[in-house]
Amino acid sequence: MAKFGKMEEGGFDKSYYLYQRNLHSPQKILSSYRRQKGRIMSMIAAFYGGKSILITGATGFLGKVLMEKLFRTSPDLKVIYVLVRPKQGQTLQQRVFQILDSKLFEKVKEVCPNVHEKIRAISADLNQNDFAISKEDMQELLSHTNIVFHCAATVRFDDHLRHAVQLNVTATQQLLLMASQMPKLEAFIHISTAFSNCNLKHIDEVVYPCPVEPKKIIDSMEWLDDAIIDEITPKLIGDRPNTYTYTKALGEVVVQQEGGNLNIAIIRPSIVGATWQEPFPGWVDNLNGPSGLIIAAGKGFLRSIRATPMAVADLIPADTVVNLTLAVGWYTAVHRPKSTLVYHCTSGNLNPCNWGKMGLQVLATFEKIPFERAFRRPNADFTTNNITTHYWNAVSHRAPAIIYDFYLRLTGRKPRMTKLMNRLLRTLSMVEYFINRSWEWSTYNTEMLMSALSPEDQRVFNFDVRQLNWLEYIENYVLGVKKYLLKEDMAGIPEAKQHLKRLRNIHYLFNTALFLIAWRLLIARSQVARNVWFFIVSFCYKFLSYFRASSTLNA
Ligand SMILES: CCCCCCCCCCCCCCCCCCCCCCCCCCCC(=O)SCCNC(=O)CCNC(=O)[C@H](O)C(C)(C)COP(=O)(O)OP(=O)(O)OC[C@H]1O[C@@H](n2cnc3c(N)ncnc32)[C@H](O)[C@@H]1OP(=O)(O)O
Ligand SMILES: NC(=O)C1=CN([C@@H]2O[C@H](COP(=O)(O)OP(=O)(O)OC[C@H]3O[C@@H](n4cnc5c(N)ncnc54)[C@H](OP(=O)(O)O)[C@@H]3O)[C@@H](O)[C@H]2O)C=CC1
Repeated sequence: MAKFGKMEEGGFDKSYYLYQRNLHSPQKILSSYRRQKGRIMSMIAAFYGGKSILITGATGFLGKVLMEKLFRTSPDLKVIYVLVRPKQGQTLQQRVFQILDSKLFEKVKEVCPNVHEKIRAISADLNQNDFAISKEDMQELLSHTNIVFHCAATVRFDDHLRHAVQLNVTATQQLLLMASQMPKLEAFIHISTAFSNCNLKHIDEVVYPCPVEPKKIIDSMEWLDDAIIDEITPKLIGDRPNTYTYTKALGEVVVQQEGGNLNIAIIRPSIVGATWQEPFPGWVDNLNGPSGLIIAAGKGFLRSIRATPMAVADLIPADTVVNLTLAVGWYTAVHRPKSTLVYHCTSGNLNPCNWGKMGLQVLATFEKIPFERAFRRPNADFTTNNITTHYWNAVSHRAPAIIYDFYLRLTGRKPRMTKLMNRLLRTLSMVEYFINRSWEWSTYNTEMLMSALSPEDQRVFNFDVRQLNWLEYIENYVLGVKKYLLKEDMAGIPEAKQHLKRLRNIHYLFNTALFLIAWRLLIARSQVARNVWFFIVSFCYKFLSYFRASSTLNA
């Protein structure tokens, strides 16, 4: 494979053009070249032109942003194959068209009006043998695919090991097998997570071995029953916090061991958050990572969270991950590195933000942009040890839920707050591991790639997280959660503010009533309390008499 000459600054690299010509028909390259001629061109965008791309997990959070960017920047790509399973009574086509018709794809429709024709939904379930793909579809995929982006995974922290292995390890192995039968394949990009080795403090861009070989784990899942798997799970995952991080680590080992002669790269994003810039700021569509907790805090359910304020909050915007992914796809196909390169897509070492700063900014944004119909006023705080966490969970989470459910019962409605609160507390216990520690991820490969891009590619496929302004990003994130997750209208903000004022008054009233009742009970039972009360009342009386007398004299 020819290596290319240094790219002309902001211009069109001739050697790249020649390379493209080897891969595609001359007419197509020529027309693409003509279209680009006369203006600065992104080589990465041009690379994806005319390509057949296979994406797993395209219906997921990251997959959607990836598809959107591909269509928007390379509208002349040939086809995107997406492996989709029917879900919630929707056919594959309905699922895919729903995505294409969403707000996320509004800009795509302008640059690629025939986007519906360029997407091909293939019925597939990654939990099944051969992904339950029909023979004809399989044939088409094998003979046409140029690039594979493997995003599908189970990201649940509490998944049963058998299921997590099936999706995050076995399915990866099967996809690699498929990829090895694709004669036109140029690159296979595997999306992992920066937390796959979260048992280490400093993590390099290398695949770390696992104590038990993935093949052995895959085999054992076939014959062990659930009870035994449950028993051995803690031993297998060792010092990792959950089956997710463990199976993602196994998945990487599989990629490295079974990649054969394929051109492979692994991308490890940290905590993927709402979009930063593209196609617009703040887009998010699921509750994973911080999003669910931002809702819980904004609606007033979440009042305390066990977190270390100074620990690094390694968030990375979804569009940054996608830009890096596309750049890696291009680099891997064109430069064909000799070994499998791992790219860290993290923010901590380049532009760190900590949970304290993030929490404060989230709360500050609620002041400006409150969520509608909050349960209580948003006012969360961090706890740092077990005792205070248990105390505040009891006082600020469980007790209000019980009181509210009692009120719901009294008014003939179905109680639901305790269940919701238990779910929140479960989620909190699962994320605690990640918000009380900091990690150092080296980003040598990612920085190397950044410097290998032309200025135009650095602009169009920007993954330089140093340019991120956290305060602005977090504000847009909260706004995005309100608009795209909660589907709340901005016109409702004045009413939401009114509602919060009412909640504040209720809060004051409730506290005053509680104090008076407690005081009354105390006076009834204790002589000391009665004496104190007598002292306070007589003091107030004297003060008022003095005040009245002096104002009469002045008059
Ligand atoms: C200095 C002083 C400062 C003081 C200021 C203090 C300010 C305080 C805070 C204010 C604001 C807070 C904002 C900051 C929050 C920081 C927290 C950040 C957490 C980050 C954690 C990330 C860890 C990163 C790890 C690696 C990253 C990855 O690689 S993968 C992506 C991450 N994966 C996930 O996030 C998946 C997590 N989810 C699960 O594992 C499961 O869903 C669950 C175990 C949480 C729940 O399982 P369960 O079976 O109970 O429920 P499920 O069937 O899944 O869903 C039921 C209903 O619950 C809804 N749901 C689902 N997920 C969530 C969620 N995360 N949060 C809330 N709700 C959730 C779901 O939609 C279902 O709803 P219904 O359909 O209506 O029933
Ligand atoms: N979100 C994050 O914070 C981070 C994510 N990552 C990684 O990024 C990748 C994408 O994550 P994200 O988009 O957030 O995850 P999502 O949960 O949003 O998406 C998961 C995708 O996998 C698909 N999938 C799951 N099971 C199957 C199956 N049996 N057959 C076919 N498809 C299936 C889902 O399809 P369906 O819609 O049918 O369920 C969905 O498209 C994952 O590999 C994850 O590990 C890494 C770091 C952080």
